[in-house]
Amino acid sequence: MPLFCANFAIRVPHALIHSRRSNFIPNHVASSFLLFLDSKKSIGSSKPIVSLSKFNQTHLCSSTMEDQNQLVLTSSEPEKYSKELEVAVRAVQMACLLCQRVQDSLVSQTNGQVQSKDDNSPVTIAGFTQKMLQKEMQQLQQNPEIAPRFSVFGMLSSGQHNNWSVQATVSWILTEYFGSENVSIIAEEDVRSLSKADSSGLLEAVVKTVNKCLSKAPQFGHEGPIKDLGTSEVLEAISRCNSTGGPTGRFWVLDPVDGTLGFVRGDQYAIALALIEDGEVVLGVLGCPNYPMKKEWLSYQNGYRRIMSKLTPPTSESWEKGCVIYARRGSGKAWIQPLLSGDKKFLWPNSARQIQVSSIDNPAFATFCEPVEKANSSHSFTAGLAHSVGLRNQPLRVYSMVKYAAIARGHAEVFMKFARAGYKEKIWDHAAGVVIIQEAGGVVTDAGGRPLDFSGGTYLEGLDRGVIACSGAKLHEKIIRAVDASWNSSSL
Ligand SMILES: Nc1ncnc2c1ncn2[C@@H]1O[C@H](COP(=O)(O)OS(=O)(=O)O)[C@@H](OP(=O)(O)O)[C@H]1O
Ligand SMILES: [Mg+2]
Repeated sequence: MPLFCANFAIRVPHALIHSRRSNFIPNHVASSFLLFLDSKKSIGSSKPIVSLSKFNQTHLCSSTMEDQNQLVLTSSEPEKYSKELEVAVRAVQMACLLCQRVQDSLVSQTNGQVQSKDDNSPVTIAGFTQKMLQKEMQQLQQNPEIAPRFSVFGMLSSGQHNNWSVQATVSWILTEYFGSENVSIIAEEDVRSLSKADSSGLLEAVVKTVNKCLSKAPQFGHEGPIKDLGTSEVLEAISRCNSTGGPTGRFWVLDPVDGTLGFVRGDQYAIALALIEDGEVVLGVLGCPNYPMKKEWLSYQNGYRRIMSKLTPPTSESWEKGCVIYARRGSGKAWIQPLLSGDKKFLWPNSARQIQVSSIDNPAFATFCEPVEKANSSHSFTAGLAHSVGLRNQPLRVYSMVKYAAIARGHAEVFMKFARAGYKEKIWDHAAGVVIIQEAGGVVTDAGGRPLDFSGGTYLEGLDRGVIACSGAKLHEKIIRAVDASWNSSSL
């Protein structure tokens, strides 16, 4: 008898499996009772492989017949949100693939050069600031057909095209799996400008990218659309992300590409998906397609990192670059898995291994992360804090929620962010990262030591001064005290 089901376990007849496959048993009923135990993997391990999803219906049948794996009916509930987590991870894996393709073509096309339309002088991508990007993105969103001032051989529209494509893909997958009546999503991208009649060129490109990505769905264990999605279906998938969040109910939070500047620069960015229930983040998934295989490379610029990775052959093909990190609230565990490579098939949990925050609690050996752009967080204030608590290492400046990933993986100990007065942090820029760090053993609060509040709609309402994430309570306490001591004399 499987170790997992100590109470009572009954072998499920093949007929039942076939009923589920033919949808005679409603998904939610079958999901509550069917546990598929891969006996080879689960015996001797405390974590049985629990596979409940529509993704695995085919796999479930074939494994049953070919491998004689044990299938059991059990009275115990499956772990809460395990189905949602699995679907979310698969969706983020697919989104990573999509982004990698777009970024690769973007980087090879631009070759690091941005052409300024004002005077035709070349601007390097590295010289293209967050402010310029936001201004140009805004213009592009308002009217995608007007060529932006900085023509980057499509750099900006590629960034925007990519954001919309990821949002459409993830929204389509979640809705397909859970049903539109059960899926509510709050996400960064607005569909209005894309649906304007005059943006048909961009819309066509988005539809093409989404279909290309969804055609790979079977590789990820999911049934893709029977035929390619049309423009109206893609627009619908994007516009469905119209939740406003709030204190009650369940909604997904999606940042299709966090760190768009990093993305267009060929550098770090993240795809962030979280599920919030009654104001609490219950699961988080972070796709980090460019997370380097060596942690030291996180601090290198992308061009250098690319050269290094070409010169250093990877030890394992599948762990070469990029990862998906995820956690479920209350599990006390956070996981990392490699991105799917080549034609491999995604089999949950895809070689996932557990990660933990760093055990370093002496500031002298700790590293702190912060935004690359000083417009996003005061570098001078954090430098003062670092000095006063004795953090001696150079700050690790990395785009996007990859900073949260770095703490959860134990590659850095502290993340500090102090935005200018008046800036309101958005929930999609933090939700997934917060739960992952907490489950990996870390602490995340505002600068007043209070938990971040995800119940107030789009923004982290009531955030006290800034965000502080640490690998442990000792470092956290020191930083909170240092903020209090220096806040009044700061210009923030
Ligand atoms: N203070 C402030 N002002 C304006 N915009 C801000 C600020 N802080 C964060 N952001 C938005 O958050 C995303 C990236 O932020 P990061 O904190 O990772 O900064 S950085 O990319 O490392 O510089 C990025 O959003 P997206 O890339 O659109 O997801 C930024 O637009
Ligand atoms: Mg963001």
